[in-house]
Amino acid sequence: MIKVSDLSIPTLDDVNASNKKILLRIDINSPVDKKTGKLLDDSRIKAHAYTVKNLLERDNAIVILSHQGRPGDDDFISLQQHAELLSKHIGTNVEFIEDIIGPYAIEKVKKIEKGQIYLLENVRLVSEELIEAPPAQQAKTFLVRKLSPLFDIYVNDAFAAAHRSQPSLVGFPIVLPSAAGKVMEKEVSALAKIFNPEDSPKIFVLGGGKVSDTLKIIEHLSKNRVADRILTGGLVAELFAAAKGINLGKANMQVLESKGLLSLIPRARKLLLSGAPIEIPVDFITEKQNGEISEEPANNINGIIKDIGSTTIEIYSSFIKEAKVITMRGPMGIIEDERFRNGTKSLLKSAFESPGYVIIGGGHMISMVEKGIEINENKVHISTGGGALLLFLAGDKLPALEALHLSWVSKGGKS
Ligand SMILES: Nc1ncnc2c1ncn2[C@@H]1O[C@H](COP(=O)(O)OP(=O)(O)O)[C@@H](O)[C@H]1O
Ligand SMILES: O=C(OP(=O)(O)O)[C@H](O)COP(=O)(O)O
Repeated sequence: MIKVSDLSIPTLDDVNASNKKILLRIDINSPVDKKTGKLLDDSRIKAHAYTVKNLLERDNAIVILSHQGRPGDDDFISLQQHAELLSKHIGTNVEFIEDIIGPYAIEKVKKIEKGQIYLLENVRLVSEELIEAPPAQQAKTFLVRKLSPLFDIYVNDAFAAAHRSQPSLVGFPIVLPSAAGKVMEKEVSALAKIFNPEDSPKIFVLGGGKVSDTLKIIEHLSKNRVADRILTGGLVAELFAAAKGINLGKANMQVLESKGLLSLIPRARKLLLSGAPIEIPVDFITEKQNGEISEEPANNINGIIKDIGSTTIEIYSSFIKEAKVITMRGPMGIIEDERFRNGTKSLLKSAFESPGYVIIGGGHMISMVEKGIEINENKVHISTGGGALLLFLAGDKLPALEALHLSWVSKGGKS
């Protein structure tokens, strides 16, 4: 059992997850090369392999659910590659089932035997999965009603998606005995322990492209007075620069407009005017139409912004070196292109060299932690979560954790 504020979260030992038919929700949503469609990183796949191996050792039959990307985005692809990588990291075959709630998947699941592992297709192909709603409502979806009768136990290991109140994350605990998987257990236990409200200054380095999510997170961090300073990068920085009235140039404003982000400017401006401790870059690395790459000051931008500049790196690094806790999520630049990784790499280096405790989160961000780099576990926590990590640290109750608590209490467990 894990206690998180007033929630009691059951673990595998609390539901006797042995010799059963297990439905396992993991989050192996990974960075994808936009040109080739190939996975760029398998950190999350490797992390969840540990939970699958643990369930295998308990003589279970395991059917895995996960998502990849969002419909309409370049990284919304099949989970076929993920099955191959899971097989590699687990050391046994994970059979990819190119179906989710159709007759083929149902028949295969009915026949599964202990020791066998299936990975169903990208769960976001089921339209219901894109709708967020309370657990009781999600329990009535086709996804939950079609799959739940086939299983004994539901295990939620998807910490990185725990902030989504979607059917595959909050619906099953209403109808099945449920528990947190090993990744979920480790993340929640570790973060609850290391994130001491007294530790200060706490610095958040927030970049990436999920601007709407990150704006909500910054509103929560600011309201709960969790962050002493918020250093922005990526598209998040561009939103706040525009909100501050900086002229980013027509091309960059068109980028923000094409992603539907201009409507967020008033909320960003309100945060700035409220005195939220938000820093924006003073210079950027840009690329012009003719392919010329240059470093430009924020008040004289001519190219398309691709990364943060050297003066910003210097200033941000000085703040990082003074911090007691540094939390980093979302890259500073378009890291799929190796020419625009310097900002992210430089700030990661500053964080690892600083005396503070470092928490790294987000699928793209953890892919930037150099493979083989010596991580001092006493001062670095590599989280599988990004948005989920930040909302948890901001003091939010994550819907997936609340659903597990509900499942435990409703089946007579002591809260
Ligand atoms: N200046 C920028 N302009 C456009 N996209 C950016 C920029 N900086 C970063 N990105 C994009 O942000 C994406 C990662 O964002 P996000 O998913 O929020 O990070 P994480 O997976 O670490 O949580 C990457 O695909 C990257 O190309
Ligand atoms: O990658 C994820 O979040 P992250 O980008 O905050 O790390 C999770 O898989 C959630 O994905 P979503 O933000 O498309 O729901």
